[in-house]
Amino acid sequence: MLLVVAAFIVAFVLLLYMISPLISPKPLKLNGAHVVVTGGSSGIGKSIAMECYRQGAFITLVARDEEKLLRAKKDVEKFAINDKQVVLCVSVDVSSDYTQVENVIKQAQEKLGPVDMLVNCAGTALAGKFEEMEVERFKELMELNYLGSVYPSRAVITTMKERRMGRIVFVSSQAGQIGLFGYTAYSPSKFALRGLAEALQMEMKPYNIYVTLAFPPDTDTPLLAEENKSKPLETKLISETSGVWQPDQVAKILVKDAVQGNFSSSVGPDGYMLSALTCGMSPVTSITEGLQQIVTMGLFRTIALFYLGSFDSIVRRCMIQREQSKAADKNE
Ligand SMILES: NC(=O)C1=CN([C@@H]2O[C@H](COP(=O)(O)OP(=O)(O)OC[C@H]3O[C@@H](n4cnc5c(N)ncnc54)[C@H](OP(=O)(O)O)[C@@H]3O)[C@@H](O)[C@H]2O)C=CC1
Ligand SMILES: CCCCCCCCCCCCCCCC(=O)[C@@H](N)CO
Repeated sequence: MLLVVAAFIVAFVLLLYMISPLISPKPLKLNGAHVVVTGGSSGIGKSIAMECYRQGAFITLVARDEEKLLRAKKDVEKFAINDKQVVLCVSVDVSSDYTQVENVIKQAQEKLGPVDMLVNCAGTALAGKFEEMEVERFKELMELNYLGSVYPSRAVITTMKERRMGRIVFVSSQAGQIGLFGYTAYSPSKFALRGLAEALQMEMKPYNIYVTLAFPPDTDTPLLAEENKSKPLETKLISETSGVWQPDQVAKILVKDAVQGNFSSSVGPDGYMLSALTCGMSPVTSITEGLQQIVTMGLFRTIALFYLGSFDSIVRRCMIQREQSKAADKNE
């Protein structure tokens, strides 16, 4: 008898342990909320600002170029749903000096109230072969993509903790889930965000602050156009696997996930598989998500082996082609 009771207690405690991380957070109300978007003057960031504005938020756009900021402000304002809404522009480099970042966030909070949601979207990409990439670039990408997300987050977190509410979004990339040919400098700067997001989420959960880590695929923005000018053929062919998406599609999904407090945010079927496969020890935010990961992991790993095989064969084919054209050039 005693044994049965003990077994029940143990089973109950185990169940509690399994269920407790699965309790979904309460959604954030965007109507009237203050959303800060770094990198909000272009591409994905601008679409995120538009999407939040469309849902009634007050927006602070953060980027360096003031003219671009003003143009983006006009574009965002088209999506107003009431006449109280405001778009504020702040020009600052998010990656160079923490005190500067802290000051502009303070100013934004004085004007539009405490930050309810911070979206760290300022970032850049560079593709190229490891040995051809200037060593300085490794540092630059780490500074902008990683430290440029640490600084704004650090500047908003104290107030969020005091208010016991908030959302912090990090915009990583599918190239932050898998290391790809041509992204030896870029991928690590996006992988770093995952470590930050996981550690920060564990610290912030008791304060009702939820972290979202977004993994967009190739998205049709000025950055992608710029990157494509010098992208190795291998990188282009491999990235094509998950297609090119529109910034407003990516923004809609990201904002929905952030509002719900989901830890991971992915786009498209490849994005979904990649996130389930690489979930590791990252937090779960719903029972369905946890169950899906458990059930699909083996299957997705099997599919992944085929993908990896095809990526290897792309790399091999490109190498052979290059050598052949080099040999042909010599013979001429
Ligand atoms: N496009 C894509 O295919 C994908 C993009 N991503 C990621 O999404 C994010 C946005 O990309 P995307 O919209 O394409 O890029 P864009 O180049 O279109 O926009 C980048 C934004 O960041 C701002 N920014 C750049 N550097 C700084 C800085 N030092 N300080 C403050 N703001 C800065 C830019 O303004 P300004 O230059 O005036 O400062 C601009 O507003 C990046 O982090 C990127 O890595 C992820 C996956 C795919
Ligand atoms: C079950 C396993 C499924 C595996 C699917 C694998 C798909 C890999 C595609 C990688 C695409 C990388 C896009 C990078 C975008 C980016 O960050 C830059 N464009 C920034 O400008």
